[in-house]
Parts: sequence; C-alpha cells; structure tokens
Amino acid sequence: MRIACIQINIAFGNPKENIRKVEEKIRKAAMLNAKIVVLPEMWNTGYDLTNLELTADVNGEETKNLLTRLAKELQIHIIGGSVSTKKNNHFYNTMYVVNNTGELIAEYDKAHLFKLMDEHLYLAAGSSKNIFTLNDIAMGGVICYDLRFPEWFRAHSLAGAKIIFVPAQWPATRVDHWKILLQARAIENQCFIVAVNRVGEDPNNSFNGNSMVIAPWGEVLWVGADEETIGLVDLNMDDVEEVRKKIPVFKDRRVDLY
Ligand SMILES: NC(=O)CCC(=O)C(=O)O
Repeated sequence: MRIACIQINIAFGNPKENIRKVEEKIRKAAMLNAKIVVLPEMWNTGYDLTNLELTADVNGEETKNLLTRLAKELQIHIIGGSVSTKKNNHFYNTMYVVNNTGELIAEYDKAHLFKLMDEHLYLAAGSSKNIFTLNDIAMGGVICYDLRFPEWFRAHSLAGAKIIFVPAQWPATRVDHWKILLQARAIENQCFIVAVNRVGEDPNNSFNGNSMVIAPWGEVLWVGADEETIGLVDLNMDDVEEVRKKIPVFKDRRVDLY
C-alpha cells in the first residue's frame, strides 16, 4: 500500500493559496501511484488564530468538497491532515478522511489543545476517538500535540488501528521530541505511524519538516528533509501481525494493575 506524505509550506491566513497548492500536490501524488495521501495540520489557514472568524472553513464545506472531488476523480484515499473549521459557533482543528470513492468516512476534532500555540484561547476541543477503515484495514488519526498523550494512542490501537496518522505543525525548536515520541508510539503500539509536518515559517514559529513514516518494529522508513516534498513509502501491513506475534505486548498487558 503506497502512502504519500505531502510535506508543504503553508501560507499564513490564506486558504485560497493553500487550497491551490494542496490540490496540485494531491494530483502529483496520484500520478506517483500513491493509494493514500496524507496532509499536514491546519493547512488551510496555518495558525492565524486571530482571524478565524474570516478564514475558518464553515462546517468544513470547502474542504469536504475539495477532498471528496479529488478522491473520487483520482481514486485515492485522502487523510485530510486538519483544517480550521467553524461549527456551531465554535472553532475547531478538524481532520476529514475521505475514501477513494469520494465518501467522507471520518471527522475528528483535535482532542488535546496546545496552550503554547494559544489553541485553548480560540479553539474548542474534540471528545471522540478517530477510527476508520480503508482497504479493510482499521486505522486511526490524531493531531500534533495529541502525540504527547500515549494513552490516546493506546486507545486507538486497542480499538484496532494498525496505522496511526499524525498531521502536525510541530516547530523546529522541539523537533527532537517529535522524532523520539513518534518512534516510541510506533514501538509501544506495534503499528505504523505516518506523521506529516510542515516546513516554512509563520510569525511565531519556524518549521523544518522531519515528517516520518515508522514501522511497527520502530524502523524509520522515511524522513522528510527541510523542504517541500512528497514522501512515498510502500507499507507491508503483514509487519504489524509479525511484530505483535514476536513480542505479544497487547496480550501481556496487566490490566489488573492499571
Ligand atoms: N500544533 C501543535 O499541536 C504543536 C505541538 C508541539 O509543538 C509540541 O511540542 O507538543
């Protein structure tokens, strides 16, 4: 199963330009024979939180229209990273997942809001897991700061996820945490982790890519350089069962203790 990680720069507070770029990159990934494409976090507006009233996608309609149209035309599954949305008078950081027939199969609002980037001042938090099925395989999706909560990943792997997607805008200053935590989450949950960060700068932070695809045994299959790029990785899903058989972490859990 070929996955394409779309690591891009994001124009601050400029959904029109970001939509143009995302469409171009998804088309390119489809030409490269990807079956699943993955976008970064908040790709429509970036962290231009003070202007969300003007720029957030109302009920996600623009994003859903774009992703369903492209997924159907190109017959490709799209893990839509996340976009800023306005729903019921609240703003959210929302992931949409669309399958290759153009059907919207998941919608997830980021559960853990990141205070260091002011999310708690502007956004409302989600309260549901994000599990979906593509090609008969259960998968999960969380967003950026969610990475610091191992319980949230364990909840998704216990619900069956064999791949967990992590779109992000994770600043360069803490990229060491990003890399170590992604690898740890893959090893402890014995699943694939597909994590897509951005590059470039916004008024408050600079971002240096390091998007990663990690196997269930912890091997790093791909790392994005500090530039716009499309990372292509072929995943062998049998690796998940093989690793889970070798060290049966899920069976060995002491649920009587914790
Ligand atoms: N956009 C985010 O959630 C950033 C999370 C982050 O940078 C961290 O260190 O955690």
